[in-house]
Amino acid sequence: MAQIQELDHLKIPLQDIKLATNNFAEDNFIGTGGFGRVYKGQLPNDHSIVAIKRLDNTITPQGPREFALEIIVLASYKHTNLTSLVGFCDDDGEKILMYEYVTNGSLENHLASVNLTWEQRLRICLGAASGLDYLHGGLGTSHRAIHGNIKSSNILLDVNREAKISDFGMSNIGHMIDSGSLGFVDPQYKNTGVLSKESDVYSFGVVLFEVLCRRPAVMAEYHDERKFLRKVVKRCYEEEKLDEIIMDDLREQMKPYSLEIFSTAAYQCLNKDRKQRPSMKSIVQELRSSFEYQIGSPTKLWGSSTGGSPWSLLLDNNMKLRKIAIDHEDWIFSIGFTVEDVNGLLIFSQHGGTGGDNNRELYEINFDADEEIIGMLGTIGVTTGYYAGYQVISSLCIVTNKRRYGPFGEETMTRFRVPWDVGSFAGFYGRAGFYLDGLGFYSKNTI
Ligand SMILES: Nc1ncnc2c1ncn2[C@@H]1O[C@H](COP(=O)(O)OP(=O)(O)OP(=O)(O)O)[C@@H](O)[C@H]1O
Repeated sequence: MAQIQELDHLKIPLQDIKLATNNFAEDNFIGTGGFGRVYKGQLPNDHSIVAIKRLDNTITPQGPREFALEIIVLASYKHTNLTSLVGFCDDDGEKILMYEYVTNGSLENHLASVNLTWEQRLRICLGAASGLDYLHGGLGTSHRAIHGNIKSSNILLDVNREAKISDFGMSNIGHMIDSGSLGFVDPQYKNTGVLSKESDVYSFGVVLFEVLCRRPAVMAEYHDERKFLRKVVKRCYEEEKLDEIIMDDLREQMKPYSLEIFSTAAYQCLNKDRKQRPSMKSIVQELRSSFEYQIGSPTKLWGSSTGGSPWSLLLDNNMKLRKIAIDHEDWIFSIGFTVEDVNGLLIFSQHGGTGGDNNRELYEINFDADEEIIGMLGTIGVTTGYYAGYQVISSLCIVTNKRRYGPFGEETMTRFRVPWDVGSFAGFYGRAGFYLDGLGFYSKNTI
């Protein structure tokens, strides 16, 4: 009961809600969803603008205690990319939820906009993915939540076009009747009736393709394959004809790796087998790579532009590269980075594999606090042995303002060299699988 009393600060008297909405006046009505009508309101005490969701009693049959317990859970989720619950009301047979008002409408309304650039689209997707990743595990194992109804109308955009996921936790409050979710629903849910985190991942994959293809998941006006985006996408992706469904002007803005990373991640979400779908954590990483590649200023890619999968590490001014670990023998197998973020947290990422070799050597470069990368030299080679015939980075040498590290690996005749001015190195990108297939660098000079 103590927990329920802790909720007192969130309780809003019905009288205040009526004042805020002018007694649920049509002028303040925003729209109807699967749980009831939503109104815009201004609270009488602090004049803040809120969204007021007046739940339909027939689909929210919970008693006051159950309802209050759900509110405790909903109120505990706090993240920049979730719409915060700011209050609730359970008076006179009314059940009402009150959220921060998100000014810019839903992503669904912006999908077709020609003004929404690829970079902005990526930023929105990355934000929404971070919000969903948080719901899936951000509060620890005891607080894992499934959204259960991910779709573009449940991703709201604030004044800065920052994504805010709304309607989370509603599947615990009542049974939703919602035809608007058609086109996003996990096929495994239709078969089993069981929702899981992977169901959210599937639905999020559909949203990613909506953003990429600038069209909604379902277009009722079509009576063929085009009606359902997921069907068109499946065919075009498998036939490598994504250009058919990406508008030319958006396509022209995209850097090739940004599109490749984005579409690969989105397609993996749509896997029929739940176990094969990526976690939201890995989608966040992939979207970040896609975004970084889009906004960064990549130099030429050295090595293979087709082997392995693309990866990226773009350092902003608040991040410091602490360590590089290079695993090599005749060529470079993998490269690992330890980056310190603004809070002093160390983040590790590694790209590449073992090349199937057990005689490899690991070299770690630990940078001093005032040490900066100012250049890089390397060579490109072709693998031999069991995994023969692949073009890879065969040797690498890293130059800082203090010293030169390497060469690591075996130097060949095909050389590359990237010099920077002090302070202009901004990160790495590349391709990796069994080996470090390709390597490129970001420079601050041209950002
Ligand atoms: N916090 C909010 N701020 C601003 N507008 C909101 C907010 N929450 C919901 N809305 C708007 O209110 C309308 C109804 O939203 P609601 O979430 O109830 O339904 P929905 O997203 O269309 O469907 P579902 O109930 O299946 O999620 C939509 O136009 C939505 O954009």
